[in-house]
Amino acid sequence: MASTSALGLPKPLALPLCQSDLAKINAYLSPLTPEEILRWGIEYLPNLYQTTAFGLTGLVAIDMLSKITTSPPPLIFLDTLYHFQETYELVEEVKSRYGAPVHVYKPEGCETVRDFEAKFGEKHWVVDEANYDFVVKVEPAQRAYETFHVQSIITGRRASQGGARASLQPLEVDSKGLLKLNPLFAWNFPLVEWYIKENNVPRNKLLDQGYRSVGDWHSTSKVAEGQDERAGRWAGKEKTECGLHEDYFKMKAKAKAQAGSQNLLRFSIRS
Ligand SMILES: Nc1ncnc2c1ncn2[C@@H]1O[C@H](COP(=O)(O)OS(=O)(=O)O)[C@@H](OP(=O)(O)O)[C@H]1O
Repeated sequence: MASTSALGLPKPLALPLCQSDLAKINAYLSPLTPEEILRWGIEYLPNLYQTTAFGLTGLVAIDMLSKITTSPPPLIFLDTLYHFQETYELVEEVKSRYGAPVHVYKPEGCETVRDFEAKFGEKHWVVDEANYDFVVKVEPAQRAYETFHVQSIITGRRASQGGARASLQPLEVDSKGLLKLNPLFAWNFPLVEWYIKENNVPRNKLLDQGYRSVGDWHSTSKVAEGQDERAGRWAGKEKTECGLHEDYFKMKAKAKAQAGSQNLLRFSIRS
């Protein structure tokens, strides 16, 4: 197998990455194991962080990284303020088990749900879903990336999760030029579960109660045996993504447009 150094790429990669280099890199990374992809990421990706909600896939990457390097990429956790208590407990467990620094980013100007509701009102996810996604995930992520001059991240997405992820590649470049490495892009749910058990990796206690993918408590439900692993996320809705991995500029425009129409609606109700 050719090595990436044979592709003539500098270490770390020079940005912006052109489409032909991206295609070459993905052809190189595609047959590799997650550990090999992570090793490559550590060597080649500039200012690398791991963005994680401590889902099973991200936890596998955290565990693998702890065995590959003594200085794993720092973690970024976007605290929407609406995570389950079990998720917050898992964050603490991961911190003490792996000792990795976790940078927690919350909606701007909000420390607590009370602050959030004072700013956006109750059930903002019902009133204005696009704006909710923007203020709890998209904006805090950008703030974190700008603060630390992040140029590359590791994500916990997999192609087998389907939907927009079905054609996921090992490496992507987003609309802001951020490099996204998806080391487990080719793994399926049973393989991820197997790794977690085999390596005694800490996991969300909700997984023992019938949950398979865990996000905010108000949009996450249990799934029945045989159902898709993400069927419990925004169940009954067409929505399958929180916006974090969508085009930043489109998400910002959508949040503004929807906020505008909500204001109009409120205005027409009042008048
Ligand atoms: N809150 C938060 N903080 C930091 N990073 C996050 C967050 N939500 C999603 N992610 C990143 O997206 C990966 C997939 O998450 P999910 O499958 O839960 O879907 S979704 O993004 O919420 O739609 C997820 O993978 P994991 O590391 O397995 O959690 C992360 O890389």
